[in-house]
Amino acid sequence: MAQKETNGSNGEHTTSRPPPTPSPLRFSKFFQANLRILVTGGAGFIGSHLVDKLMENEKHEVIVADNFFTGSKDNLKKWIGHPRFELIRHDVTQPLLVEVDQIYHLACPASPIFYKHNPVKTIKTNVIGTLNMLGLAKRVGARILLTSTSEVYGDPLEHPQTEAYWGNVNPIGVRSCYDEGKRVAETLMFDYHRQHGIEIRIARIFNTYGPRMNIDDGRVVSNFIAQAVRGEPLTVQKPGTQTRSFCYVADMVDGLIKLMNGNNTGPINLGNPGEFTMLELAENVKELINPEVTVMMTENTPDDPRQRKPDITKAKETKA
Ligand SMILES: NC(=O)c1ccc[n+]([C@@H]2O[C@H](COP(=O)([O-])OP(=O)(O)OC[C@H]3O[C@@H](n4cnc5c(N)ncnc54)[C@H](O)[C@@H]3O)[C@@H](O)[C@H]2O)c1
Ligand SMILES: O=c1ccn([C@@H]2O[C@H](COP(=O)(O)OP(=O)(O)O[C@H]3OC[C@@H](O)[C@H](O)[C@H]3O)[C@@H](O)[C@H]2O)c(=O)[nH]1
Repeated sequence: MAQKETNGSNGEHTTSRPPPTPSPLRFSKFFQANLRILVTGGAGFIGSHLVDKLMENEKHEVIVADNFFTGSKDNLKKWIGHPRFELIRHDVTQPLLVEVDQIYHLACPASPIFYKHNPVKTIKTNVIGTLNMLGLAKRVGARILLTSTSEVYGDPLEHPQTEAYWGNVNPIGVRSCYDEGKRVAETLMFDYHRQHGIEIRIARIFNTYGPRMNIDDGRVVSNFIAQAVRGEPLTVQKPGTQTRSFCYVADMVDGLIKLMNGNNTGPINLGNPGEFTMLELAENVKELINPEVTVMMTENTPDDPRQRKPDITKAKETKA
């Protein structure tokens, strides 16, 4: 069969086979909504904001599958019992049988202290979980979006990071279950796309913050704010000159929905290029919340990336 060709290693619009036709069950008499959307990890921080936005559209029916490892039903309480909403306790390392048109595949612990807690489970979630969701996408002819991460660039030697950069990742370090796991997940996405014609989208998400981050989940924004509110020292991990670029969650959700509904497979960087050192961030939080608190330098963890800033040229050019 004649196929559209790839235009390079980033795979924009790559297709080697036509996409499978949607499952006939999709059109059953029980089907009410125009689009039935599965959100894995939808009880988590970004996932629950994504669900809020998707539910605003009355033509959407939303199914969340989550094992509640880092997420919570509380994040979705306003939708529980809604006729267009369904919440399933499900671990993505097990196959899932549902009839859907789109899959936002977010399920994976994101905070380093949680993804390092059970690294074997984290890599299973990334690899087996993504395989299962791709299997589902193939069976029902759904489009699938993976939330990959800036961590695929590792401790980057190019700055800012473009999608063309292949990264500098330690394959055997304590972060590998997450960053190598996401790299394999991206590989699986492209292999299913080329081999089976699955419609894929890959977002490489940079550090995101906002309401519903777990207060004690270890990420720097929630840590500093919680510490400032409690009047405790702000724990800046050494050397403090490492940088991150922080994006507000509502902007991230807009980006994810645009990517899903646009024509570009990605990978696409999603984030805010405003870059801070962790010392600068601590000073900002101190100034805004509690000028009395002190800043305390603490030991860092292995392989902490020294710099991170997205080049978002591609995201800006992408038409929704
Ligand atoms: N927040 C960020 O800054 C950031 C940055 C880059 C990438 N991401 C990616 O975005 C996604 C969401 O991140 P988040 O910040 O909302 O994290 P989160 O930890 O708040 O949410 C993850 C959700 O996935 C669920 N989950 C974990 N393992 C699961 C499994 N095996 N089966 C089913 N559900 C499972 C959790 O219970 C939780 O509800 C993740 O894929 C993460 O890798 C986030
Ligand atoms: O209390 C703290 C916590 C963290 N930090 C520093 O703040 C920086 C950011 O750390 P975070 O734990 O918030 O997040 P990281 O950037 O390491 O990983 C993050 O980015 C990519 C995503 O995929 C992950 O989900 C996310 O956790 C690191 O340099 C860390 O050393 C502190 O200085 N103090």
